[in-house]
Formats: sequence, structure tokens, C-alpha cells
Amino acid sequence: MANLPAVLAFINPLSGTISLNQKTRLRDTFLQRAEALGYAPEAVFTERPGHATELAAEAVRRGVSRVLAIGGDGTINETAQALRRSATALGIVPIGSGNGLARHLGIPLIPLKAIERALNGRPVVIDSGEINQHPFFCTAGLGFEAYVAHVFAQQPVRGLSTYVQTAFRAFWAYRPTQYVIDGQERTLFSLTFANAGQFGNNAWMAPTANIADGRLEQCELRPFPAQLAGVLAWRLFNKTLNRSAYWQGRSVTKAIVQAEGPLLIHADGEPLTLPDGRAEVRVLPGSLLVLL
Ligand SMILES: Nc1ncnc2c1ncn2[C@@H]1O[C@H](COP(=O)(O)OP(=O)(O)OP(=O)(O)O)[C@@H](O)[C@H]1O
Repeated sequence: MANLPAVLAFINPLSGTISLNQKTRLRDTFLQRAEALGYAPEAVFTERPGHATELAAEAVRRGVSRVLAIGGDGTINETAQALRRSATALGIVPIGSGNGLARHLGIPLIPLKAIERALNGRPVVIDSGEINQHPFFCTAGLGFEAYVAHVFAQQPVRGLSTYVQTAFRAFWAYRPTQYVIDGQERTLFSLTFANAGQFGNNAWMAPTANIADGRLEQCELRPFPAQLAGVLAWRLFNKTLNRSAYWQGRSVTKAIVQAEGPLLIHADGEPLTLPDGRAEVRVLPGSLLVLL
């Protein structure tokens, strides 16, 4: 009998708010469905940060054609970064708190449907980005959103309601930052480099971002009066933030941002600090295959 093609799934046992039992059932469903479709499936629970990247790199070396990341945007980022510029395609099964990449791509948010999509879908080419050496597939950013990512990472409980409470408290504590962006000085509330159009939870910072145009959307949000926060939040979720006078977007392939002192950033929601305050952002056009 000919060798069956392998298909792999990596599951983050800590992602999102569903229980380990539910994740174990998802794993079993994946194994059954993949076998029924004629694959030789393997599923692994990730054991530590970075593990998904190691497992995905090994899958590329083995020539595996499909790898499923079952987790939040962090797990998807860790898996996808090893698949860049390879023939191995990423299946996304979103069980995180934001699921920005899955939402942008129209991948079902019901895990069983997402598993079907990943097993039956066709590979489609998308771009990715890098901020310094950190890859991102959804968004990377500075300013308020990076500040929130840093505070959120310290919370004992994850999930949407913790995120909303964190963002609300952070809004009153945060002060806009001065940047030099490609030689131009600007004071901004936030600065986003968007590959996908949203952060997650349908918060559309870059409503017109195209994930396969070989470019990133550089979105600048200028400081605004506190009484407009509600309107801007409404626009964010209504996909109309680009109509606000405080928002400005431009399509870029790279950018250099300099700020004073250590710079807080995020890449797909993961909080990071750049000690020298310098961020170099670039797009990697057509660098990832996603199963859609
Ligand atoms: N076994 C593990 N123990 C500790 N950390 C892990 C383990 N497996 C993966 N991780 C780390 O958990 C991080 C967060 O996971 P992930 O993004 O999937 O979930 P989440 O934070 O709940 O979702 P979201 O990003 O949507 O909020 C990953 O970036 C990864 O580094």
C-alpha cells in the first residue's frame, strides 16, 4: 500500500478559554476526519513557548503539505513563522481570544468547521510582515495597542472581557508617543502596520488592508479628545475608522520608526520591547500558504 500523506496539528493546551477536555476532543475529531480523508494524521499538544515553531520547522523538513495550528493568534504566529517561504500550507483553527487572522480570512470560528476547511481547503498565497526580526501575519504596532498588549500579558486571566477591561484602564494611563517615522516627526496615539485588517474581535484598524497585495497598511491614529473615544471605538468595530479625521493610512512595503528609549511594540498581540527604540518594518510578499 502506498504511503499516506501526513497532516499535522499542533494544539496549544493553554489557548483561549475552552477546557483541555474540549481541546482533547478537537484533537480526536481532527485525527478521525483526517484519517477518513486518506491522510496519516499526527497531533501534538505544544509544551512551551516556541514549541510550535520547532514542530512546524520539522514538518517543512519532512515535506508535509498541511499543518494545522489549533490555538490563538500567538500559536498561529509561532507555527506560520516556520512555514514562511515553504511549500507547507497552514490550516488555522482559531480558539484564541481575538482570532484576527482567521476573522480577516473568513475562516469559520467554529473549530469543527475550521478543521474541515483546513483538511479540504486549497492553499492560497498571502503576505507576512516583520518588525525587526519578529514575524507577524495579522498586525504589528506601537503606541496604545502595544501598551495594552504589555499590560494584558500580565493579567492572570485571558479572554475578551479581560482584554476590554485592560484596554479601558490603559486608556486613562497612556500618553501619546513621539516617533520619527521615515524621517518625519509625529506624535501618535497608535501606529499600526497591518497585513490583515483587524487586531481580532472585529476591531478593524485598517479596514481596506489587502493581505495579498505585497504591501502593509501603515495606520496612524493621532491623539484625540477623550470625549471622542466612544465614537472612535464605534468606528473601529464598525469598520469605518478610516473615515475619521484622526486616522491616516498609507500603503507601504517598509518603514523605519525611531523613538526615544525602549520601545514597546507588539507582533500579532505578543508584547515585545526594542531596547534601542528603533523598529524596522517590512513586508514579505507572498510568503505564506494558507488553507482556505
Ligand atoms: N504548553 C505551553 N505552555 C506555556 N505556553 C505555551 C504552551 N504552548 C504554547 N504556549 C505559548 O502560549 C502563547 C499564547 O497562545 P495563544 O496565542 O495560542 O493563546 P491565547 O493567548 O489564549 O490567544 P490570543 O492570542 O487570541 O489571546 C503562544 O504564543 C505560545 O508561545
